[in-house]
Amino acid sequence: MFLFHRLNPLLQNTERGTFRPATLTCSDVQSVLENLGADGSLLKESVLIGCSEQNQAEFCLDVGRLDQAAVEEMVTGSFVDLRKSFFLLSGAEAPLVAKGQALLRWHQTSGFSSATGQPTRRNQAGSQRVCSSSGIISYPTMCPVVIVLVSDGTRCVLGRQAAFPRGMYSALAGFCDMGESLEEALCREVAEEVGLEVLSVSYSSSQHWPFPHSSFMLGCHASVSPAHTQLIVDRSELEDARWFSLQEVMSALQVKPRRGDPPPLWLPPKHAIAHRLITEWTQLMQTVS
Ligand SMILES: NC(=O)C1=CN([C@@H]2O[C@H](COP(=O)(O)OP(=O)(O)OC[C@H]3O[C@@H](n4cnc5c(N)ncnc54)[C@H](OP(=O)(O)O)[C@@H]3O)[C@@H](O)[C@H]2O)C=CC1
Ligand SMILES: [Mg+2]
Repeated sequence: MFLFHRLNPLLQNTERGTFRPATLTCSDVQSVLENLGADGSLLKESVLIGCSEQNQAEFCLDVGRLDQAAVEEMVTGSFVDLRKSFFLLSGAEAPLVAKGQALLRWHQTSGFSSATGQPTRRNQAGSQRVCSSSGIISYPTMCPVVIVLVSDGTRCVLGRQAAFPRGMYSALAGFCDMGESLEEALCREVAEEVGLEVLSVSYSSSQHWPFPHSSFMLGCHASVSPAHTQLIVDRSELEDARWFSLQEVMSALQVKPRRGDPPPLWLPPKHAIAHRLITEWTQLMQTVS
């Protein structure tokens, strides 16, 4: 079972100095609850998130009602902000942690039916909620977001929002509006955010992303004409957006996250689809040059 405290996952140090999410058995969690004088029925709030390769059911539980420091001491770990966790987790568990947090958040914010205003009850697995008065079933939702790496054939556009960590740039992203196709949303976002006209689009891959409230990220590459590359940056959305050369991007991919002054350019963590798009672009550029 993965534990969260107010939606922050519990991480533990490994012997190799890396981090992994703490995986506790049901009885481990039960003894934590007993030792801290908590009601054992809290366990019933756990949510099914998957099945391991050893055919073990995997659950997550938010123990936000317990004292954070006391839980950390009992299980030898720390509850870490999810965004920070993505820079610390090297293994394949990051998507599972993201899914767990997204489901827990959904339950925490869906206690009342949006149709009737009446309380909702969860099913046993935690995959749906049912309105107590109308029986209407609601399911967790994701908002479609297009994310795109724009290239002019030799360089790519990366942008940063003011809220990003210092020095971090990413691919352009934006929510799809109601009724839009992926391609329409992509062309609109690129035009709005950096003033470029997209000539062609190719789909790469997708991922669930837990921010801001569960996004379904649809990753694409797009090309613009090398004759029309002037950026007009929408400063209300982006603090900055620039063209970066293959060399600059390749160097940034080598940068390891560390404390202190950030390097001039660093990129989203490996688990982020932006990282994948950027890596794919560098591979493509190296094969054509
Ligand atoms: N996994 C990855 O690699 C990356 C993921 N992302 C994710 O993509 C998401 C979208 O990118 P972002 O550039 O912020 O999007 P946008 O460019 O669409 O700008 C965000 C604004 O869009 C409006 N908006 C429209 N629909 C929604 C909705 N369903 N939910 C929230 N806001 C909405 C809001 O404006 P208003 O309040 O004015 O209506 C919001 O402030 C981010 O939340 C980020 O977490 C981004 C980069 C990399
Ligand atoms: Mg955007």
